[in-house]
Amino acid sequence: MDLKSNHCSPILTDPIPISQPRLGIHDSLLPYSSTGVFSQGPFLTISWKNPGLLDDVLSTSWLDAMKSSSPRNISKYNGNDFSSNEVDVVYRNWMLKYPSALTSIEHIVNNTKGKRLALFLDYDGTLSPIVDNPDHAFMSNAMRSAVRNVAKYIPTAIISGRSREKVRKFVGLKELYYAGSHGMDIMGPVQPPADHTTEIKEGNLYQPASEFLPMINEVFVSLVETTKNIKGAKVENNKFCVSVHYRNVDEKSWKTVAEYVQDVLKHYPRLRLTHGRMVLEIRPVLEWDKGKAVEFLLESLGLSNCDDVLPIYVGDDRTDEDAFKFLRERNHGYGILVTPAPKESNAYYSLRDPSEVMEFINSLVMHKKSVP
Ligand SMILES: O=P(O)(O)OC[C@H]1O[C@H](O[C@H]2O[C@H](CO)[C@@H](O)[C@H](O)[C@H]2O)[C@H](O)[C@@H](O)[C@@H]1O
Repeated sequence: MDLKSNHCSPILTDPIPISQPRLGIHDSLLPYSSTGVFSQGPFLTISWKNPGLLDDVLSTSWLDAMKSSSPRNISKYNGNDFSSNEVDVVYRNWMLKYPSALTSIEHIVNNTKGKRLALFLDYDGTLSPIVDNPDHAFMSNAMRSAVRNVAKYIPTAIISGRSREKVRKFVGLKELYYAGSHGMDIMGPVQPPADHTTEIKEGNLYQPASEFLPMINEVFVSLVETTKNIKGAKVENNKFCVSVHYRNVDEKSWKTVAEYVQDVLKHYPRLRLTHGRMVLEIRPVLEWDKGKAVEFLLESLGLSNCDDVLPIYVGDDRTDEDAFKFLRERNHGYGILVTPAPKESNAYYSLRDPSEVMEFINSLVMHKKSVP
């Protein structure tokens, strides 16, 4: 499988117009200038991220990006401010474009007729609620049992920004496939099991960014050191990427966090910066993301045929947009955005929060039970 030649565009687009100001960003923080391509493993050709494109953090003001990444800002949409009474109206209007996956369940399952489903789930903000301490982002037992149930009927994978080991520990289910580090660490199947009721044997490990491991570790150590005096800052080692959390940092010090990250990154032109929910994420400049991980897993599971497979991807964050985009560009399956606030997305449907995600998963199970 040569991902470059597939239907999925190799170019990561930036939702923020490039004409927006880039405040004081050192040139060396721009994506790596090599146009080189390297191959790894029997299937994949991976290219470096296109040097002409900018990451979201680099293409807008640091502080604006940091502020807008907060789900607390639910009163802002398309640059307008809304009172809390108006928020609900705005959300309901927004749902005309991104209907609820719950109220659309009939439509979704009708489209699955004669097709096999594949389910991809993000972790933080999708299966577990967003909490202040990333080490305490536990999913509920009810959610765990919903996910366990659905995996009996539908091949199910977790695709997370966290390290694969960590997210697997949080989820605690052997019946699933796991991709960590935004898809850069995938445990693919040895052979897809005949049914999905059995424990999945640890299969082929796919780590397209393995050569970056020492560099990521260096950056992790360096950022732990430089941010240690910023109250509330937390640096998380996600194996092939590093997360710098500022959720618990006083807003007055957000700029300092951004500057420290920028200072460290100046020394690593082969790393790039993206932005999650109150987190700055440092990762290799590879053209590899959650969309590519979905494609890889569909291929390894023997589910890449668009005619008889319907993938569903549920996620809440900007990094999940890569997966939504992959599905939309292939006109294949559905992206479902989890958000309590209106935002533009490549998803087709929406859900408000993890409790609605659980309801949706349970509805899929009910459907599978009634129509085997
Ligand atoms: O791809 P995901 O599974 O959604 O992981 C993305 C990041 O999630 C975690 O951070 C986010 O959730 C935390 C716990 O609720 C929250 O405190 C933080 O503000 C959020 O950004 C995780 O800690 C990161 O490493 C992941 O990259």
